[in-house]
Amino acid sequence: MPAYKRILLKLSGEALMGDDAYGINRATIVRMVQEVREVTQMGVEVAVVIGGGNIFRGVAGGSVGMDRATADYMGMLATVMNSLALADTMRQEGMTARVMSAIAIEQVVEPYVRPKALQYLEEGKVVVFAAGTGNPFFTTDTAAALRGAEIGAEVVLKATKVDGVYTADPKKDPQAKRYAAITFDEAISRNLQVMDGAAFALCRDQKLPIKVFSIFKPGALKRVVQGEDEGTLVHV
Ligand SMILES: Nc1ncnc2c1ncn2[C@@H]1O[C@H](COP(=O)(O)OP(=O)(O)O)[C@@H](O)[C@H]1O
Ligand SMILES: O=c1ccn([C@@H]2O[C@H](COP(=O)(O)OP(=O)(O)O)[C@@H](O)[C@H]2O)c(=O)[nH]1
Repeated sequence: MPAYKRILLKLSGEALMGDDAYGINRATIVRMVQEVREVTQMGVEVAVVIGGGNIFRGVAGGSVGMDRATADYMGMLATVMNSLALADTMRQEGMTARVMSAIAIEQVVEPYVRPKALQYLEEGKVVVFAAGTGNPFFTTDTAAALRGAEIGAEVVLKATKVDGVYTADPKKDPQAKRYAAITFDEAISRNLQVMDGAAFALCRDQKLPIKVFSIFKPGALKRVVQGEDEGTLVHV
């Protein structure tokens, strides 16, 4: 039995590179989609927000000295590309997905319209929210928190490069220990930077829990959805 009826899944854009230097690694995206499919087959309604670090990092060199807002719009466009790739891979794997963009690009992707998104979810379609929040100075983590709150998701699942929230950045501090659970206030006061402050604050205010877990660990998503001990739960 799944522990949740509706989830907002945040997938790291950077993780899409797999072992490549940038872009979308085919085997990686297929594996991610197959894991999402397992969860939809359990009857869980799934909305997805995907980052853009895999593409944007590839062009970031050219963005040095660039106006921040312009660079951020490029980042948002990168998430649109990832969203289209993700939805198309879902189609190839026999799922039905719809991409909705926070920025109007009408020939390419339909705009985000909340009631329509809710309808798709009720129909069992996977909804991929593209272009983040549509605003510069934000991240796709904040988009995940925002859309998660809007669609009434029970939890935001952050699938990332680390397998949970640690006492310090585990990539820099080998002594860092993983929390099984932590409150929002504690995570904020300890300045644990696994998600940005805006995303954290929004989830805390809306009492929307976040589960942080590894995107690389096979079966982790399913375990999280089944309510098993996996990753770190951030709660009120
Ligand atoms: N206290 C912490 N616990 C876990 N990860 C942390 C912590 N502090 C910093 N990090 C870093 O946060 C990164 C994950 O966040 P982020 O850059 O938002 O990834 P993405 O958006 O690609 O999923 C990890 O790679 C990790 O190195
Ligand atoms: O609401 C948003 C979401 C994203 N971005 C931009 O898009 C980039 C890609 O998203 P993110 O870094 O969150 O992706 P990930 O780390 O998951 O690869 C960000 O760095 C921002 O520049 C933005 O400006 N507003």
